[in-house]
Amino acid sequence: MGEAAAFFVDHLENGHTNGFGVKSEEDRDTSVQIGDRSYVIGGSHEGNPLFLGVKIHDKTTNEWSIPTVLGTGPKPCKGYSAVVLKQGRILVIKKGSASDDSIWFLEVDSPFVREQRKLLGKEVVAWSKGVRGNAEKPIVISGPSGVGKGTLISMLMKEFPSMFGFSVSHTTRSPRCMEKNGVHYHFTDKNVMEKEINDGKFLEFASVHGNLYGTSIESVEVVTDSGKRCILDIDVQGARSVKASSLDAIFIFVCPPSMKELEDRLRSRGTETEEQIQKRLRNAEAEIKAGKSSGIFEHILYNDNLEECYKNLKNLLGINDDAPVNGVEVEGINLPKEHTVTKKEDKILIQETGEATKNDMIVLDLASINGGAPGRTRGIVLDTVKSS
Ligand SMILES: Nc1nc2c(ncn2[C@@H]2O[C@H](COP(=O)(O)OP(=O)(O)O)[C@@H](O)[C@H]2O)c(=O)[nH]1
Ligand SMILES: Nc1ncnc2c1ncn2[C@@H]1O[C@H](COP(=O)(O)OP(=O)(O)O)[C@@H](O)[C@H]1O
Repeated sequence: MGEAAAFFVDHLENGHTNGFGVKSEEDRDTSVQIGDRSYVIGGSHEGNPLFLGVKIHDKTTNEWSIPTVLGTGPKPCKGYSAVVLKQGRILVIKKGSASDDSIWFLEVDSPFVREQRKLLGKEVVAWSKGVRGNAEKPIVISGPSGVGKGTLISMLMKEFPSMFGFSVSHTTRSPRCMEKNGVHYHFTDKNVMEKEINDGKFLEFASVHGNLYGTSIESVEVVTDSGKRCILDIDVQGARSVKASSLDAIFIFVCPPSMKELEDRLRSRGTETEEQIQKRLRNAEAEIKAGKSSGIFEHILYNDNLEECYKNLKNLLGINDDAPVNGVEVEGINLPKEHTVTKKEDKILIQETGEATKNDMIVLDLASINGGAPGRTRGIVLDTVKSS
């Protein structure tokens, strides 16, 4: 809880002229203006009652358009407050929603949106849910086939089950005998995956050892929403794409002690045919070279002795023996159903209105946020400032 603070607040008017949009409960749409465009947030998306709609009105042409919406957006509710932030983002606060579902960001001109607009050749906006609590970065782990990535990730998830969650990739390769669909991978057909890639559902994808692999935006969102730190096991091409995105991850490359040891591990795993082993070994040389020299990876781990390598992994993730095995709980704060919203630098001040007003103010601090679409916006700080 914070102290009563002396905020010097710019009281901004309701309406559409200054980037603020606060409307009554009966009027479910909220509109914000950025440059020549109005973004109307409300109703449902293309008739789907489960998905909040976004429409764009261009003042210069007087035309309406419905953009392609990336990421999983909020479900419709009874009204929204919206505030324009820097970097082409709109903060959307859902009225009367649970505290873990009330803070959202609609990215309309962020670097990710601009890149996707170019890539998909159409108008694009992207949702990113605001997640409270410590903003631990997602972890990208790459390395040649057989080096021990999966083994190290399993050890981490077993020791800290509530702290880490695995981003389940999509792949067109066939399942190995112990692999479960939806747990190790989402096993999928090439044409289905290609269509989903074209629909903008993937954060990254790459052709690896002759098959298509990719991380869907949803697979990262699911882990982040559960309050866990997301681990991605992806190849160097995928790591390069993630590095260029706004996911803001930590990048680790795992090296084998020698090519001979790598070959032995691949063979003793016994999951590939001889032809597949040869292909993986050929690709390994190039991957190791790229892993060491591309500048993508901040950390190179040598997996010689497994226990030692695991210890080094925990060290670089800042996990010591005192780390809470089950993560840190974030105190719940419910946002008032009826409220006004004011912006003061990085702080958003949410003041309850209506008969039951207690004059307490909720301060939403955006100073420490990171991440963003694709995926979640992490590190939101909410504090209640008591009226004196
Ligand atoms: N780019 C990308 N690579 C992935 C993804 N999922 C897995 N990979 C990589 O694909 C490669 C082959 O994975 P897999 O077939 O499970 O074989 P393994 O590495 O020998 O266990 C590995 O380098 C993985 O890191 C993904 O979603 N995207
Ligand atoms: N440090 C290590 N020493 C010996 N064997 C290892 C070591 N790390 C992993 N392995 C074994 O090597 C094989 C490949 O490991 P795996 O985790 O499947 O690799 P990857 O996910 O990188 O393809 C597995 O059989 C695993 O038990």
